[in-house]
Amino acid sequence: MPRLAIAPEFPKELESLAGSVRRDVVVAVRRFLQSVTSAPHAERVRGARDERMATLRLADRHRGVVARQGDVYWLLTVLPEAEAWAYAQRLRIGVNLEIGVVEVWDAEALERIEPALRRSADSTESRLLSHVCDADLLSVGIEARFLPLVRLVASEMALDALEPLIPRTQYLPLAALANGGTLADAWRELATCRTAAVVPGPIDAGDLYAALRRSPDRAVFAPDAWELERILTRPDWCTFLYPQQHRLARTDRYDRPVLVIGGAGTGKTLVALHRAAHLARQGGGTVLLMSFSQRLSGDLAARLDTLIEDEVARKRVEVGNVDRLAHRVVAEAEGRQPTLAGNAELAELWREATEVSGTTHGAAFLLREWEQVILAQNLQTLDEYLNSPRSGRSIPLDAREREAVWRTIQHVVTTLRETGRRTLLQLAAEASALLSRSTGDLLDDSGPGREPYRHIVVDEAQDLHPAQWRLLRAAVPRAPNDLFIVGDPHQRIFDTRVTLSDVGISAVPRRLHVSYRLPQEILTFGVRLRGGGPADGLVEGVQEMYGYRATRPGARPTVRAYDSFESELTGLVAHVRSWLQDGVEPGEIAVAARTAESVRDARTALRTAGLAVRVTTLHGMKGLEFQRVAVIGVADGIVPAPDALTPAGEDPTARAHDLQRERGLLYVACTRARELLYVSYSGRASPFLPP
Ligand SMILES: Nc1ncnc2c1ncn2[C@@H]1O[C@H](COP(=O)(O)OP(=O)(O)OP(=O)(O)O)[C@@H](O)[C@H]1O
Repeated sequence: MPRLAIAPEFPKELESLAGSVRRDVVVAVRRFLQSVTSAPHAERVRGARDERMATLRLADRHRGVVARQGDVYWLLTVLPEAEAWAYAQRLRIGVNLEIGVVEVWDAEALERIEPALRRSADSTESRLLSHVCDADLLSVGIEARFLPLVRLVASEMALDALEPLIPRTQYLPLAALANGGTLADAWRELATCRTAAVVPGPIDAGDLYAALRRSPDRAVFAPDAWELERILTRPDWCTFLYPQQHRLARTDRYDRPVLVIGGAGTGKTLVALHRAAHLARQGGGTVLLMSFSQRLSGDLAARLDTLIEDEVARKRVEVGNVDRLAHRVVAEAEGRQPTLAGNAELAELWREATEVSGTTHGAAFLLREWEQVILAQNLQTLDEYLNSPRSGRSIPLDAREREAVWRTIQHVVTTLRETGRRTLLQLAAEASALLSRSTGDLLDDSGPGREPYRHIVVDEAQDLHPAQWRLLRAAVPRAPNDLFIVGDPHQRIFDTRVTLSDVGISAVPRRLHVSYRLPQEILTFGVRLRGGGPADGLVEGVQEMYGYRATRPGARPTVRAYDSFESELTGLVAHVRSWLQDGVEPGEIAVAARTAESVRDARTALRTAGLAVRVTTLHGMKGLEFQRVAVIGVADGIVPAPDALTPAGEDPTARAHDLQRERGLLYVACTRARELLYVSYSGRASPFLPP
């Protein structure tokens, strides 16, 4: 029986074939895998640049292109006959000698570009990589056969021209060296393509099987017909992981919590899903996979159902959100459902409290003080409050003022307690207190209030409050693989700033740099809009967007100005209609606006025009993804929303944080678009829009 690996292009090409051809191809591949009589056999390719290339006749006038070595077959794609032969002739495959992954490149295209490189090299003495000797190039995995070509590279432009033609594992270290980086920098770039250690032992350039197993983004083995069916029919994200994603998700043991930070579309959610699945398959105990809201955790649960087909393993993962967890812990301990205080009720309480205590500070100030100083540090007494830092708060309070503020806040807390109501953050604080009290070993699952999670995986971590982090810390025992956290401080849309080490989670940071969702143009637009600058939270200090990049070019975002909101809506309707006429599915289009009124108006305008697409607030876009996105009403006076900003004179730090949060919100909405982004405004543009 052959050992058959499938490349990610194969299921994609398969999907584009006509139904009857597709069926024949699947049957033929299955026959090939099972080596039954009448199974297709590998046919040599005359004129091939790599003698390991072959084709398989898979259907009428369609052939699969395979690379083979002994009984190992790597099925690269399926194409109409003539194209398949030509494609097979062009390719070469190799094994990266430093990290052992498989490399494939279009040798014919390289032959074609060589004269042009030579001509441009002849016109100058300088060479981009003349400062690096051959031995050093080899030491960062550059193939000996590429050296003559590398020596012809005279400019950055020439290197850019090579980028799509040589394997990424060759390009990345070369680009690092060309940019003045050291060998260590080049090696670091190469190491981003290394996967979790699936094949022990030294690298053997002649061992295609081992190289394919080290390349989960390029090849997945189908040991039997059932697995083959899964590879051919499931979404690609279930099967093929990029090297960094693979390493993060599939490492068997982390001794400390892990924090994965990455920009929009770098695959954080995907890594969280695969991590949860990996832990579930290991079978060490219950996994809690969490996202920020009920809606997002609903999405995660649905995707997990697709990812984990083994019912026993699937049952080991519970999908939830932190509020639900808090609710359950408190409900179990108290024997009844806790009652939450409503927003209107709370606003009234704060108003009443300020009147009673006579403090000069307004309700918004007091609420922030409660949530960001008192609940954030879990302060229980006036004494603790008097002696605690108030980081992030720019208005100083002397001891007398602190006492007054404490009294006012206690008025609210006491009233809530007396009426048996709580806020969500209070609930989280109480739940973590309950768990901490009753824990010893949470795996010993008897006893009230205990959460027997063995692993917790957290998505959208940037918006969790310290009280919620404490709850998560208390809900899982300190043991290897306890907490796996993914987030992006630049996408924070709520007012929480946590350094994980301050809440007892000393996490090892890891980074994802490549956005697989965004084309370069939308990514650049987003980075400029977000300010590109640092964001704090999750880790100590600040996070830069440095090194965040895309893998493909695309269309530049359209920014349109209108005279009035009515004409803006007319423009929106025209745009959405043209997208639908382009053949985009309605579910792949989203429209977002900052205010509920604009959302309502846009919804009405689109509905009246008979266009059924999703319309939501900027907040509602969190964690989602669409082919095309329209963000409307991005005007001065609307984004940032004036009523979401602390008045300038009241608290400058709070205002700066509000502005950053509003920027983050717009950034989140704009980075949901996989293909096209359309932004509009009427009147003056929002100050956040790049000039
Ligand atoms: N291994 C992969 N296979 C297929 N598609 C991938 C892979 N990794 C990333 N992608 C693409 O990138 C998109 C973004 O992935 P994901 O939603 O996990 O990113 P994210 O970092 O959580 O994004 P955000 O923070 O912006 O919500 C996916 O929907 C998919 O289109």
